[in-house]
Amino acid sequence: MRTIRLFKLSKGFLILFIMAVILTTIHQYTYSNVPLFTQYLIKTLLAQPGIADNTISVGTVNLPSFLLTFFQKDNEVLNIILRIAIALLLLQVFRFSLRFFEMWIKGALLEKMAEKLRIKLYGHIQDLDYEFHNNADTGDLIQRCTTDVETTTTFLTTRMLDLIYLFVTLFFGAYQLYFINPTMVWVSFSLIPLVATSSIIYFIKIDKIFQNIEETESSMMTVVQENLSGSKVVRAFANEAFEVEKMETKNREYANALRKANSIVAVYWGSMDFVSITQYLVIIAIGVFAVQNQTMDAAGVVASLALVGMLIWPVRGLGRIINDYGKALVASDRIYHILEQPSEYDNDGTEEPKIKGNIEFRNVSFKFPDTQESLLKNVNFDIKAGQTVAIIGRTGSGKSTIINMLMRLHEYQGGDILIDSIPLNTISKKYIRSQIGVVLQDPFLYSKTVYENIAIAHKDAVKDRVIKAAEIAALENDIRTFKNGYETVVGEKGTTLSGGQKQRVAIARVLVNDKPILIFDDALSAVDTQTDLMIRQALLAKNYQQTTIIITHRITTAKEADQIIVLEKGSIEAIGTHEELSTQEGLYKKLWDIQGRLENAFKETLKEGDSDAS
Ligand SMILES: Nc1ncnc2c1ncn2[C@@H]1O[C@H](COP(=O)(O)OP(=O)(O)OP(=O)(O)O)[C@@H](O)[C@H]1O
Repeated sequence: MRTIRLFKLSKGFLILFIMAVILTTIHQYTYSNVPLFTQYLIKTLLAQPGIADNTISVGTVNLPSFLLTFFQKDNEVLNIILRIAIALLLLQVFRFSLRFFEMWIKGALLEKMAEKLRIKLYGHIQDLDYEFHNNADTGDLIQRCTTDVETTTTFLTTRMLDLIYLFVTLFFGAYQLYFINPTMVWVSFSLIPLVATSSIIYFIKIDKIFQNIEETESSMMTVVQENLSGSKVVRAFANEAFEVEKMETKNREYANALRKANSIVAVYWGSMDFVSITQYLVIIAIGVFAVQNQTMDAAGVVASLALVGMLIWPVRGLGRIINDYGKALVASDRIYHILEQPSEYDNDGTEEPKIKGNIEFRNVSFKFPDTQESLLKNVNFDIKAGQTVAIIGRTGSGKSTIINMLMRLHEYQGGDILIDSIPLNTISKKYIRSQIGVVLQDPFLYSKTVYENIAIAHKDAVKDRVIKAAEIAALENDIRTFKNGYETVVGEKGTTLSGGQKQRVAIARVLVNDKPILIFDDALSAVDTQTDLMIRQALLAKNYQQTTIIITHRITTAKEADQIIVLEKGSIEAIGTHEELSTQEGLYKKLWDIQGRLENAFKETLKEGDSDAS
């Protein structure tokens, strides 16, 4: 079953594979003729010209008849040798050309299959839901898309062709040897069961060990990946020694698993070498014995020794094929583990209505699959198109979850969400996401220029539009201070931006596109209150008529919204304007009393500072 699944991954490459098999077959047949040239040559040298007609009788050699006719056209030994040399040279040139095409097709087969599988896997990972990505190990996923794909496709192409090569070589080696001395064929074949049995024992042992290698390598990759992405945190906590120790443990586990595999590999190859050499010695003994009994001549012994090589050496490769078969089974299981995850688009909606931006939550409830209690309980609210709404609440109260549901990253289990009176779950996921512009608290910037980062979701964005978006996001002044302005490279390989600058690039990025719904998920947390105000005023001045949802912990950010939704432990505690909520007992009033007082004190301090200075 696992094997069938493994081979299914090679679908679509049969023609290339058959072409490679045909080339291997022709190549190995021509190769099996090479020792016969030597046999013919020695026979010619040893033959005595006939007394009556001066002809040279060479006897039987299993070469193609057209070659024999070509050689026998001459009676001069030297001329025959010249003919043999010319024919051998032409044969080698032909073999070289075959080998070239064979290698080229093998390479193409491997690369094309790996490319197709990588794209299939990567494409499927894109289609997996938010929950999957939340729980996935990035290092492990990378390994599945790279090493596992390589292991699987190398087996399906290179190793499978090695197997064909093995059988074809055995067949032609045995076929040619049979004409020289059949006993040698039976003796050579008698040792094959021993080699095959050892290979099977080896495979059973190595399969589990390779599984362990894959697992330990994957957990080591995860440690490396986490450490590199979290290098700032590691340094901030002076945790380098602990991280190195963690890596050492994982590295040791991986090295131990490899060492275990290596010792089994060494035992296998050592014993295979021993069997092969024994086989060679037996064949030499049979040859010597046959010459003594005059059932074979010296030319036959020389040719048979070369041909026996065709029966002995390829069988040793069986171990590697079986070895890689074990690895490929494990790797393909890991690939299927991803491919068999249901796509988030399996239960998608089909509607793609023009969105105005009215949002209604009707008794919506939601529970994460791995939790006992519902997070959101009977959530009800109405947002009219073009309104600005703030959602405020304690940390963990479910604010981001509401937004994630709106983007269909999570599916609600109870109630209904309506967009312009259309049930959200009937609208296509990709479509609704394309209609919502989201800025997250910790936005991701690509290793590209500031300009490219702003224009990323709008490939045809004109420069004016990008600059306008940067102005609204209060980013223009910062960009002017960068050495290369908009062409400054940011992200992993470029200039490090501050948290607030990153957030503002992300805001500008969203503003470049005119989306009917805008969401700021704590997206102004890293900018100061004044910049926050500037951005919000610029947004209002732009008068996009977009529905804007602002999630925030900062009352001053929320207070100018058309309505404020106060969320408490997954339920709506209150909805109203700042004027209504700041006088009403509850969480909002409490927060306003604390934050408002602090803000006023702060403003007073600033004023005092100004008057002192003047
Ligand atoms: N995938 C998940 N599985 C289980 N629980 C989750 C998952 N994602 C979030 N939670 C939990 O759900 C709760 C609400 O999370 P959410 O991110 O919506 O809160 P929030 O109000 O936006 O918080 P904050 O203000 O801190 O961003 C939290 O207790 C969080 O731990």
